[in-house]
Amino acid sequence: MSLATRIQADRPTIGESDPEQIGKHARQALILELETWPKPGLVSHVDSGAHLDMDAELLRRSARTLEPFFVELAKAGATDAGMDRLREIGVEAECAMRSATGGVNTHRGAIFGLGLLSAAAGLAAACDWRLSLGTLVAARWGSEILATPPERDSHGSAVARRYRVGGARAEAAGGFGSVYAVARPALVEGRRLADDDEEAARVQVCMALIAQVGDSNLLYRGGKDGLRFAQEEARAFLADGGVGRRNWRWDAKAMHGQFVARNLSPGGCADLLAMALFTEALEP
Ligand SMILES: CC(C)(COP(=O)(O)OP(=O)(O)OC[C@H]1O[C@@H](n2cnc3c(N)ncnc32)[C@H](O[C@H]2O[C@H](COP(=O)(O)OP(=O)(O)OP(=O)(O)O)[C@@H](O)[C@H]2O)[C@@H]1O)[C@@H](O)C(=O)NCCC(=O)NCCS
Ligand SMILES: Nc1ncnc2[nH]cnc12
Repeated sequence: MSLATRIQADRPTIGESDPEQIGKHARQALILELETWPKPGLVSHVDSGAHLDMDAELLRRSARTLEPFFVELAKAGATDAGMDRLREIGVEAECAMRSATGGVNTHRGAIFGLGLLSAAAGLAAACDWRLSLGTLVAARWGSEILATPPERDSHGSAVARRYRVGGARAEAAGGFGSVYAVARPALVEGRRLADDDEEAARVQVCMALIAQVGDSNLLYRGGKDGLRFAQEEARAFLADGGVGRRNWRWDAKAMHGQFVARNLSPGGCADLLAMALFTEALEP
């Protein structure tokens, strides 16, 4: 028996097989991400951070619009669809998002990441998969993701050329290491530090992600200096005790203000937070 087979045999099957439920979990993860404050530079139910064109209502509308596409992706995954079919649904979802938001890019990264994880959740149920959803994305679609030529005119591709960062595609093809090695442990740690305050735990995750991820939005808006500033601030917050300190919310709010003043927004980290919540809900 191979190591992978032995690991598979020891673990329960992924929790949810109904595509409608998978879609609901994806939308719920986007809503919980939104309802987390203070997230440096990002939109929440409290304010719009460094975004002049987005607010909480717009992100809620976007999440509602996207739910049926996550359902479709879960169904496609269950039939073991290839990347071409997933991309078709993903592009339709991007169009629906833009018409619902008047052209604003609310959730492009989330469509990609949560979309692939939804497809993996559909496939996992169909093939009795017992490792993580991220591992399944990498195993089933990883090489196809990397083989897709980068878009020519997106912010992400401009940043990738200039700074040689992999962005959303590398994250997915690598099995979402930032979700499993950074965000999920930070969620557990955040709950421990903050006596099970769920919103505080989500802030801890956001800070842990900013500290580690090469977020293409930070690079696009702030260049290398912007990314470095964001990472150093997040690391200092965590080193000071994170959400375990009595006045953590005050410090996180001050950091939020500094990101807004510099027009920095870690949109990729917001998406990865949602992916961590989604995978936690589906993986027992
Ligand atoms: C493969 C695509 C994702 C290609 O997109 P792109 O070339 O743009 O590549 P990336 O920049 O790498 O990624 C796109 C979005 O992913 C988020 N992201 C950024 N860094 C990372 C990272 N390290 N890991 C994971 N995810 C990351 C991020 O999305 C969020 O931010 C957006 C909002 O930010 P904002 O600052 O407002 O940005 P703009 O409005 O664009 O500009 P300004 O306001 O500054 O003027 C928002 O989308 C968040 O979700 C990156 O933006 C993919 O798009 C693609 O190929 N799509 C086709 C469909 C498909 O294949 N689907 C597969 C099945 S579902
Ligand atoms: N809360 C948020 N603020 C800004 N951009 C985002 N992209 C996804 N979630 C976001």
